[in-house]
Amino acid sequence: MSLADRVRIEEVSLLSDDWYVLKKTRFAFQRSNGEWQVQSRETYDRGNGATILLYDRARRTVILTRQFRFPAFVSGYDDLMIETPAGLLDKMGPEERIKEETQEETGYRIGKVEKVFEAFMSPGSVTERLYFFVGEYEPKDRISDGGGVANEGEDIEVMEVTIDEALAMIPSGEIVDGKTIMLLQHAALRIFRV
Ligand SMILES: Nc1nc2c(ncn2[C@@H]2O[C@H](COP(=O)(O)OP(=O)(O)O[C@H]3O[C@H](CO)[C@@H](O)[C@H](O)[C@@H]3O)[C@@H](O)[C@H]2O)c(=O)[nH]1
Ligand SMILES: [Mg+2]
Repeated sequence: MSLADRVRIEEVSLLSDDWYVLKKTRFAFQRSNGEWQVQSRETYDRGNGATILLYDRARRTVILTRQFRFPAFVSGYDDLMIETPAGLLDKMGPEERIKEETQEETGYRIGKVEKVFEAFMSPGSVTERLYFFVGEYEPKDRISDGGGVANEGEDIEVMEVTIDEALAMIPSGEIVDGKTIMLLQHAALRIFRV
């Protein structure tokens, strides 16, 4: 039995479709005791995304980005956000997209990437499924400055830090982005011995 057998959509209303899409849906859900219950939920749909940790095993370094994130700022975070490179898929496959996004944001051209897991980052409200990758880089792979697309408002700084420095930035509060914490912890467990 599929979960679809326990969900009956009754009404979908579009609340906003300016940049991304916010909908409100009324549906009936069959509870675990078999009874049907009507509920209403808002869903924010920005499509799916991909993110990557670039690592140099020999030099024990990783590449991170730093940029202004307005939603974090309005939530009281008064600093630029340190993150793994990431982008929305825009109808492309996750692997192809993350390579392109890596080059755009960091200037590194990466040949081979490895998908390590997928995760919903805010499953109670945001529809996005995020694809997580890791990939090896070397200093010679940097073919441009990166920085993102300025006319889209991107102003991305590229950081190269050691894995130990990056991991220490989690308890210190310098890294507060979920996907970045997940990939650094993956790297500590599976890529580097720390
Ligand atoms: N005009 C306008 N532009 C927007 C808006 N929201 C985002 N943008 C722009 O849309 C572009 C999206 O850039 P990407 O690099 O593709 O996505 P991202 O914002 O880095 O998102 C990645 O990180 C997110 C946060 O961790 C992830 O949620 C997402 O999956 C993705 O991986 C950026 O230029 C951003 O400024 C908006 O409401 N209005
Ligand atoms: Mg991005």
